[in-house]
Amino acid sequence: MTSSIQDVFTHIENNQQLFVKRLAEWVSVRSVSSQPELRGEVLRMVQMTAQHIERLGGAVEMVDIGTETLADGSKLALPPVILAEIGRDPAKKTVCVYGHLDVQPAQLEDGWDSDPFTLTHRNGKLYGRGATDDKGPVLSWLNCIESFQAVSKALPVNVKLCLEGMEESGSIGLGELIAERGKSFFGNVDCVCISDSYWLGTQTPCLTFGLRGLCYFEIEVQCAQRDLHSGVYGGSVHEAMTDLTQILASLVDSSGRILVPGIYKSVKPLSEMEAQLCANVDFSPEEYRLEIGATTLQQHTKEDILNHRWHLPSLSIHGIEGAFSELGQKTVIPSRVVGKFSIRTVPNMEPDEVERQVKDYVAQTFSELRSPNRFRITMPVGSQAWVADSTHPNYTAGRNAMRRVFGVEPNLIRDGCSIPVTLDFARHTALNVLLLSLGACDDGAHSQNEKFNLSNYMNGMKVMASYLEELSLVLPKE
Ligand SMILES: Cn1cncc1C[C@H](N)C(=O)O
Ligand code: BAL
Ligand SMILES: [Zn+2]
Ligand SMILES: [Zn+2]
Repeated sequence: MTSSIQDVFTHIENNQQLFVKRLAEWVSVRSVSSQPELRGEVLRMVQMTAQHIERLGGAVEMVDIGTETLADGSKLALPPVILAEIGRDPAKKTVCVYGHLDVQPAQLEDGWDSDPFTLTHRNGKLYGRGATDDKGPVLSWLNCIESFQAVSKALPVNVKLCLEGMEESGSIGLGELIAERGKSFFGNVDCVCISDSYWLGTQTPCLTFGLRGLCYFEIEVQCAQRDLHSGVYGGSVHEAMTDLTQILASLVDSSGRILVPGIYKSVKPLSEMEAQLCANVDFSPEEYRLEIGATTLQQHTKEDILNHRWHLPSLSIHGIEGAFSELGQKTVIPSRVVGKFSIRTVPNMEPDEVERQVKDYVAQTFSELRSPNRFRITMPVGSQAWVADSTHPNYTAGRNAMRRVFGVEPNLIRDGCSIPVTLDFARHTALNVLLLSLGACDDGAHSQNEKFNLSNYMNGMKVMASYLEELSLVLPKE
């Protein structure tokens, strides 16, 4: 008797402990791509994943994508990209699953309740850096495939995997690889699925069809050759921090309006359909405010909040490299500081135009300070927004899978975060990309106490299994 999808579901349910143990092992790897000293850990995470795929019978290629040049001019090897395939049946359709194995930085002192790299199960939530972004979802794909194999049910479609270790650093090198393999590895792919996004709330599942882009800026100011005693030298030096804080303060006002001249001129006007979407989705401004612990939000209606998160640019100031930020009272004038901020871009904004507008404005602001200090601004990462065709059968398969597992109609939403590879697929292939969102809105990706609900982890694997089966049914036959 052939096994059914229900047998796959049952296997998933029966192996919860094993799947949680595996996630703990993945979370324990400090694969932080933005910290050069942890590059070896990113490599280890990629190698661990490749071996896991091979144990599933997958054919794995570890593609060398070269090196990156660090701020000091030194070169650092980029982690290889995994291109793998499980199933090569020419009679079946093929889906490519993308995910990332690197994570954002984290340390207990940031305010975590437990070690960020020790998966901690509390009240049905699995706490750890990367649990939801994106190790949990990537591991879910592998557990899902294993569950088909365990009940001797053939995969309904062939599965290819494209897994990288630099997404949290802008996916350096991945775009070139997709361009190079667009007709070979990706040539027989019918659609793409990415699970690296979150629901609008904690109950209603979502499919995501649009993201904002990201332009990341670094402003360097230097006032001396070494840090200086603020008592001995204060009052006689044009301090770098004074220049930098005035520049940062000139970028955005307290209402969140970006002050860079012309930054809004290319923003696409809100369409009636987009306004309707904001009105129709299941989203509670009050739950959102409480969940993030904000006293008040900058907007007050559901429509206005979502419009600002999805369809309008935002500017966030992230930090100052070289500035003192430890406990205690260090009384030093930092000789060199680097201010870091980013602009989330939306449709019709072009990164090149944003770069020009920001650099012109910041240079003008700096010149008005009449400062003798050394000044430099760079934009290491720049990407546009991304919007998919949500009428594609790929979205039908995702919708059917969500409905089957959760018993409710998923919401179709956009998100304000950025996943560079979506643009690479749009630029170099004609493939439809579905964001099969598995995380809940309160997962805290990039934040302290990032978590992945055990129920989202387990149900997510069932959604993936069902999605693979739905794809085999809805993708048009040749
Ligand atoms: C750093 N970066 C550049 N593009 C995307 C990222 C990281 C992450 N996906 C974000 O939305 O913030
Ligand atoms: N998870 C959404 C894109 C990123 O932050 O990795
Ligand atoms: Zn992610
Ligand atoms: Zn992330």
